[in-house]
Amino acid sequence: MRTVAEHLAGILAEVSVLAPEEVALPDAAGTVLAEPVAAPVALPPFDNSAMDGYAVVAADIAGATEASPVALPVRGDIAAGVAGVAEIGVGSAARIMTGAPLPAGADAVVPVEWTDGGVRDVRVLRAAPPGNYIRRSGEDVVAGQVVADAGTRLGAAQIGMLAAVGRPRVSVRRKPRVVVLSTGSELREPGSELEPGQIWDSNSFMLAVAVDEAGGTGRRRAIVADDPADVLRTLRDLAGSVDAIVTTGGVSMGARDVVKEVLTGVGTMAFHKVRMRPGKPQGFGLLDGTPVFTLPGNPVSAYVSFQVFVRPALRAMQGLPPESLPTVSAVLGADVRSPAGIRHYQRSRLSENRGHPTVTPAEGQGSHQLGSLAGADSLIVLDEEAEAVPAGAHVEVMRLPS
Ligand SMILES: Nc1nc2c(c(=O)[nH]1)N[C@H]1C(S)=C(S)[C@@H](COP(=O)(O)OP(=O)(O)OC[C@H]3O[C@@H](n4cnc5c(N)ncnc54)[C@H](O)[C@@H]3O)O[C@H]1N2
Ligand code: MOO
Repeated sequence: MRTVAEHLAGILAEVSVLAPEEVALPDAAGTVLAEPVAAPVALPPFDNSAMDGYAVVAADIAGATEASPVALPVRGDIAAGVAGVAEIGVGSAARIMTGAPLPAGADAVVPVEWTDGGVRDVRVLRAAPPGNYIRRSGEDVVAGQVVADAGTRLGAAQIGMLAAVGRPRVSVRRKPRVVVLSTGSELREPGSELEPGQIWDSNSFMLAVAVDEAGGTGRRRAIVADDPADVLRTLRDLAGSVDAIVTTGGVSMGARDVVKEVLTGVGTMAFHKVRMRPGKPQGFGLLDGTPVFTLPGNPVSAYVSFQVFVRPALRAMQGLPPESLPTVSAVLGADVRSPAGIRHYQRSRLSENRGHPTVTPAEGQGSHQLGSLAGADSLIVLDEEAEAVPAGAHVEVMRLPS
């Protein structure tokens, strides 16, 4: 038997980071940057107005009040993106719009609300200090500054930043393309009639979404029956054309556990019992260079195995730290028990109790009980040493994606 840490280390030793590819910016969403990106110019590139109003010389309006406004001639308009008044002199103003370049000579902007809104002449009703409502060149990003490092996952804000520094294309590691397939002759497509002994396939639907949640692209493949030749042919056909394959079922001790039967010794495939619950029977290896994760068939075992082993591996393939889901420390809301020597993942729900996270284990902890997983928002992680943990103790809790 292997520990969870040993099995994960074995997997991570075999998976490789994907090669970088250059993609157009819109196609980079959700990928991971493979190069540091620096700003070729400062942002903002020029001093500009933060308000619609008037560019003025602060000293000219130092005495302005509602009772005693200061009148200034307006030299013209400056709109964002349009060449307008380039310069104002002492004793004059220019009407300016938000984002428009500050004219030379001006050192403050008064918003239109502080004036009478005049077009030829403006009466300023309030004084403004030098620098008022001016956005200085470089106060967001200085020229040459790295705005996104290699290893950054590109979400909306990061893609916006790359566009703001003028990048049309970037070098990224793509989302790993993962095919998920369920094995089992008892499985039927949801929507079809069930004969006695049959069930609807849930694992492949569930794990294809888990792949997406982990930053990959999950694609479900039709159910494969427990036929050794079919299973091997299907996997061989897929290997080499995708970044990873995830299967469920057929890896324990049954007379028809065909995944284990046909893959043992193929490529680098190897099967192990791992000291964890749920998720004891595990297989992993490279088939024609493609990582293949053979997870147990019980739905909760498959789900937990995915989060503990597949998610970190998919992250490693993108050049990210090979982490599982984030954890928090929480106060146990009930006594829990765990078998000695086994890492136990218990479905649970987190709540706040006077500002402290509290965690309550779910009723059903059987590895077939998908209902309690679907109702859970977290997994209590009870380490190998834990046996009886009383209510009130602090435990580590893995937050499930929401
Ligand atoms: N004698 C032993 N029996 C079992 C052991 C053991 O050590 N000795 N381990 C148990 C544990 S723990 C697990 S986990 C399961 C894993 O079994 P398999 O990976 O071989 O999976 P199957 O036998 O194919 O299926 C198990 C269970 O899950 C249901 N299933 C499978 N695929 C799906 C799917 N896609 N959607 C929904 N449900 C699925 C299947 O019908 C079975 O009920 O083995 C134990 N046995
Ligand atoms: O490993 Mo099994 O997952 O405990 O039911």
